[in-house]
Amino acid sequence: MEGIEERGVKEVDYLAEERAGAQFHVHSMKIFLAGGQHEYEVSTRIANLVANDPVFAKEDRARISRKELYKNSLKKAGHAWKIILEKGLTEEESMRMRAFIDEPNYTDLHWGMFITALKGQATEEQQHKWLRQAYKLAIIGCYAQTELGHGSNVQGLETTATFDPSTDEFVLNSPTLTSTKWWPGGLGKASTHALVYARLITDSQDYGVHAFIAQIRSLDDHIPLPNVTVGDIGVKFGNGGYNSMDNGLLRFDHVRIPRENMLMKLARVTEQGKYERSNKPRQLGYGAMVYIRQGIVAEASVYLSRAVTIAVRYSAVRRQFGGKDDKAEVQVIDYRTQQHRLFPLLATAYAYRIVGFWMKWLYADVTERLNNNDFSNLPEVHACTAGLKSITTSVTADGIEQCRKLCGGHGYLCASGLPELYAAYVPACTYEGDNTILLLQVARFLLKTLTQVASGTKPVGTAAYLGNVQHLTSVNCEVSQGKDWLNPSVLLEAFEARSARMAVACAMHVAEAPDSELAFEELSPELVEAARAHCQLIVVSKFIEQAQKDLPGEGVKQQLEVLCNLYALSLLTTHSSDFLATGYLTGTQVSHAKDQQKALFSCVRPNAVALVDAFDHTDHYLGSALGRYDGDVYTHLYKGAWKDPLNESVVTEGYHEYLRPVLTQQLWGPTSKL
Ligand SMILES: CCCCCCCC/C=C\CCCCCCCCCCC/C=C/C(=O)SCCNC(=O)CCNC(=O)[C@H](O)C(C)(C)COP(=O)(O)OP(=O)(O)OC[C@H]1O[C@@H](n2cnc3c(N)ncnc32)[C@H](O)[C@@H]1OP(=O)(O)O
Ligand SMILES: Cc1cc2nc3c(=O)[nH]c(=O)nc-3n(C[C@H](O)[C@H](O)[C@H](O)COP(=O)(O)OP(=O)(O)OC[C@H]3O[C@@H](n4cnc5c(N)ncnc54)[C@H](O)[C@@H]3O)c2cc1C
Repeated sequence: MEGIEERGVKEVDYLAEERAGAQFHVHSMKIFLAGGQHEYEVSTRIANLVANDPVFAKEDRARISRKELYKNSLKKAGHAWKIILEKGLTEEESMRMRAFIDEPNYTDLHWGMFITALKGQATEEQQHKWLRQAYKLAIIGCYAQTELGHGSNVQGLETTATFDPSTDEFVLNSPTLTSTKWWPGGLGKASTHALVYARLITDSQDYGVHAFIAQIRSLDDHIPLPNVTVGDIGVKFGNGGYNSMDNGLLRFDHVRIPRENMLMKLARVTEQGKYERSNKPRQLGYGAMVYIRQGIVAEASVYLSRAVTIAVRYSAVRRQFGGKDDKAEVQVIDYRTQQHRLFPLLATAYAYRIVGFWMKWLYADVTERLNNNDFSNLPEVHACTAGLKSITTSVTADGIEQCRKLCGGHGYLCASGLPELYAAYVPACTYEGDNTILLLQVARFLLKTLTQVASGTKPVGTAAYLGNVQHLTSVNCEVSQGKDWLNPSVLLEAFEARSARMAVACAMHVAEAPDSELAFEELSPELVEAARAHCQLIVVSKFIEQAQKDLPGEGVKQQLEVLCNLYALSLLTTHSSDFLATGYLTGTQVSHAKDQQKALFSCVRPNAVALVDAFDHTDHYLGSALGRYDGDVYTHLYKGAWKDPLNESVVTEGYHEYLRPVLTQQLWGPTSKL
């Protein structure tokens, strides 16, 4: 290393004192956060496997060209597949491996959406044919729904699939520029097949959007098939980030596919061209989106906790000001403003982990119900997955950016790991449904539920509190001192009352308007806020439920209680205008909440480093000089700088052509007026 002596990295632990001060059993918390002993063991084993394999190294991602990045991601995916086959990894282990490799690639869409959609929408016969090939990666599939002209409005898609009974085929066509498929991941360069969402036309009638399998590239030489135009859509936001993915464009010029390539579980077209629907809801065609949305919710905590781990560890190492009388300077984590920005994010990462576990349960539950032809809670599950996807991704993306700022100047360096984390994560606010569009779906669900309540139907699941709407819209909060806010039922009622009141206010507005669709549009900003309040209530209620359970490990339950209270009170104080405007809280009660929140910061402070250690992220996975486990930040920042290609030569390339002429005044000569 240039300029400083190499330190014995293994021996240092700049955070040892912090760790010694923890008031809970960290290993037990690790097991809780992993989802159980088995999950913890799988995660640890696979994280180490990935961290120790040089093919999965990722230091250079922000420096290399897009072409190199992409080729490297193909190499990593191929290598991962080889390991999966050689070691006979299970689905769970393979999924963990994909997560720790930490680089978006074509296999995400192949496994996450192509295969999921086939399972949900293909008949058994079709599954037999396509899934066998897909499971062994003999074909690579992508999910080609979004077009240049339409993404959110799925029913507005323009690609056509016109049935030709004379040949028993569908003719896929892209009739306009805006009908070009645009964005599908894995489509640009890797996929051999696409699940194409197109308008089904038979007997001159348009039956709306349905799914079709189309082969797009040759299985011999990967060349696009005749009349198929396919390519990558170009460089995306940020260095590295989502650029390892080949998001693609696709056009069909009257491409023929067999009739059997229409996924026919929910609807079919007969040889004669007759359209027949099954008695299942057509929304099951959106099943792959629901699956990925729940997965995105489950993953949000992972991303947020990575950023928070980096920011907490660095804030404990970083010192600024106050070093008088031989005292060490103050650790920036001790500044109240730092705690105010950072600790609610730490609590949120815990909250999202808990809601992620619950979301997985909800998805398993609805899958079982659907298999038994029980579609009753589909609207609620749609509202939950859409709404929680929306709030968790928005908060996580903003939280990563906040953590970058919390790391001061060094946070802006790619070596902090935070710029790339943000670039990779932020599209989650848009893909699988723009976050505003998704909250509007939740708002529609809330209005419908209130209408049903008015006609005597009892709401269930996450909407059950709306059955108590009369009480919630008339009761007053009874908090009279800060400590009252530590009572879970007080917190819960506050969130229920705020959400119910906001939803009811919107519902009354829409109901009284002569044109309800117009009123919905006029009121959409308020509806989005009401939907957000409902979703925040879901997270708060799941956290409270969990914090009340007994858990093994000294101090673990107490830490969860603190974080739960902090999460809820941080939301309450941030959105205090909602609580005040709905008349549920007084200004004094909000002040009590703020005081209590401050007291909670003091409970978190001695445990902060241990609480992020419990997420158990390896240094490889964090990819951050600031967030290293040993806290040896400065050595590794310094060392990292010398690895930069700009420092390969002492005198920079370009000196002779462009710098020297300036310095020696050969460009303008002595007559320059500057
Ligand atoms: C490294 C190598 C490793 C090797 C291998 C390892 C193995 C690894 C294994 C696994 C890896 C898996 C990893 C997965 C990782 C995944 C990464 C994620 C990548 C994500 C990429 C992104 C993909 C996409 O973006 S796909 C496109 C998504 N598009 C959208 O989301 C569009 C948004 N729009 C909509 O969803 C809808 O159109 C709408 C919701 C806006 C509805 O609009 P509307 O016009 O009202 O629609 P309509 O169709 O008429 O529907 C109305 C009624 O239907 C109800 N409804 C709507 N949606 C749903 C639904 N989903 N479910 C149920 N009901 C629904 C709606 O409420 C209306 O009901 P109502 O009662 O009539 O009011
Ligand atoms: C990284 C990435 C990967 C993707 N991968 C895939 C993939 O694999 N397969 C695939 O099919 N698609 C994919 N997509 C596409 C993605 O699903 C869409 O971009 C997304 O659904 C948003 O749709 P849109 O682009 O049409 O946005 P638009 O709907 O055009 O949104 C633009 C703005 O208009 C607002 N808006 C639109 N309609 C309304 C309304 N009714 N009321 C209020 N506001 C409104 C939105 O809130 C937003 O602010 C991907 C996108 C990205 C960024």
